[in-house]
Amino acid sequence: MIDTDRMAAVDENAAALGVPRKQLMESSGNAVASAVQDVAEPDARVTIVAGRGNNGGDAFVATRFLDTYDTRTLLLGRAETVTTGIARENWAALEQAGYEIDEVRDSRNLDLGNPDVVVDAMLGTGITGELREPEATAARAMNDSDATVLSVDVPSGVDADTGKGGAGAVDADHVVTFHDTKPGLDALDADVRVADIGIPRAAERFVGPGDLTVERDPHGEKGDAGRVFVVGGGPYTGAPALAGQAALRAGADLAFVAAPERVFEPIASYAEDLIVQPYDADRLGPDHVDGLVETATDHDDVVVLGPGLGSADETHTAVEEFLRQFDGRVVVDADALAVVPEIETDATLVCTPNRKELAAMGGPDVDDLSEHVDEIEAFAADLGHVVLAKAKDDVITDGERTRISRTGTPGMTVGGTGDVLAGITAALLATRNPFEAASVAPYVNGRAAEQFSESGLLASELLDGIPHAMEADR
Ligand SMILES: NC(=O)C1=CN([C@@H]2O[C@H](COP(=O)(O)OP(=O)(O)OC[C@H]3O[C@@H](n4cnc5c(N)ncnc54)[C@H](O)[C@@H]3O)[C@@H](O)[C@H]2O)[C@H](O)CC1
Ligand SMILES: [K+]
Repeated sequence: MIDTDRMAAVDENAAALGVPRKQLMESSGNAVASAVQDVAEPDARVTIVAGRGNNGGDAFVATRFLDTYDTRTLLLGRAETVTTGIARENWAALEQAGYEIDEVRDSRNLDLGNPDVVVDAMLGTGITGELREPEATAARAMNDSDATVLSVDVPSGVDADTGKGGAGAVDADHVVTFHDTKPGLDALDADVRVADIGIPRAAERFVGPGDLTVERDPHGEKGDAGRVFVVGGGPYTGAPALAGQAALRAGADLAFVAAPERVFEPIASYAEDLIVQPYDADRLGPDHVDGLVETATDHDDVVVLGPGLGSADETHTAVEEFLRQFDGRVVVDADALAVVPEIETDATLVCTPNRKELAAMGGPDVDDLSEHVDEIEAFAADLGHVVLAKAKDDVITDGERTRISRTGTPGMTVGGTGDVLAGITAALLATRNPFEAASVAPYVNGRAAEQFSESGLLASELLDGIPHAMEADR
């Protein structure tokens, strides 16, 4: 099962791996033709009704594979209004090769003929709202005809994610969908087949540019992109400052750092963009927890728990207490990680251990994490939280799904890059689900590093690289 956002991401990842969409369209069209061949007698009349997007493009390709039938292909609209280059190219190929094709410029002139099979390639995943004209008239004609109706990807008018369709949606007998089935096809009273269109497994497995493109709400009010609240510092000062700044660079609206009074000055002096809130102590202890939980809860903050906290007993106890009380979203890093296997929490956690921390938590103790994904996945399933295990190839898993992020440079072994990652993860967690946030963050962090020379990389340099690294088509 795959939803349309993820499908679009995987499609873009495939293109980045060298398998562009036009190639996938060739496979889709071929699969459509095979599905037609399965339901059509050798002398059947086939009418293909194509829309102006890539759903129509799939059908233009299919036309070339249906030479032996009595096939007509109708385009709803003028060829100049076809919305994508690849669909237009496939239409032009039909024109040049002399296929029987027609542009339907006015829905009143639509005539399906008397076909045995109608291919519905009007609209796929690009639909918004109810069918408009001329598609609405064409859908009515298909539903009224005696022909077998075969829909491409999804019956036109039906939302592939929800299965909802307006009254005028196409009532398909058969659906041929691509790569994986879609949530909205489940409840349909149609025969659904899934066609493999040659998307490499790597396009799903490895985080790629397509994963960056999940849209942030463009109308978001200040605050919608999230407040990140870093609970860190004590023995160390740089770590929480890096995490907070990274969160800002990755799109958080505000970043707060709660830190012991003793280290307030240095942390506040690192960056004027950070808001630092001191508590009266040398290090985090149980007394501070109620106040921190209250702040984070009141503001629906995404918390980063761990950077620079140190491993004092009272701090360990405070982290336990924090996770017991808090029920929001938390990125758990560094010394705070050791607490996670010991406690029950209602919070949503993304845990970001390096190799050593993973082993200390009870996960596999291995050098190359990407060779041990099954063990890490099983560990995450046991833990009940998303794990982002950091290494040359980062492994991200929620216990059921696993992805690998391969970006980065050898220079990233320098101190502080993990703190930057924790901040990026928190910012992304404000607008994405935990598994997506944990998958995209190391990809961005690694891409940020790739903009600098490997030798002598500083974690603070990564901060400057983050915004550019988050652009899909840089
Ligand atoms: N990896 C993949 O996802 C692949 C998908 N393929 C096929 O491509 C379509 C999706 O194509 P897209 O161009 O994004 O959208 P559509 O063809 O569905 O439609 C866009 C088109 O429709 C107009 N429109 C939108 N809503 C309405 C409406 N309610 N009424 C009328 N017209 C509407 C809009 O303006 C656009 O012009 C996918 O389903 C697959 O079939 C690839 O071929 C293979 C890879
Ligand atoms: K369709």
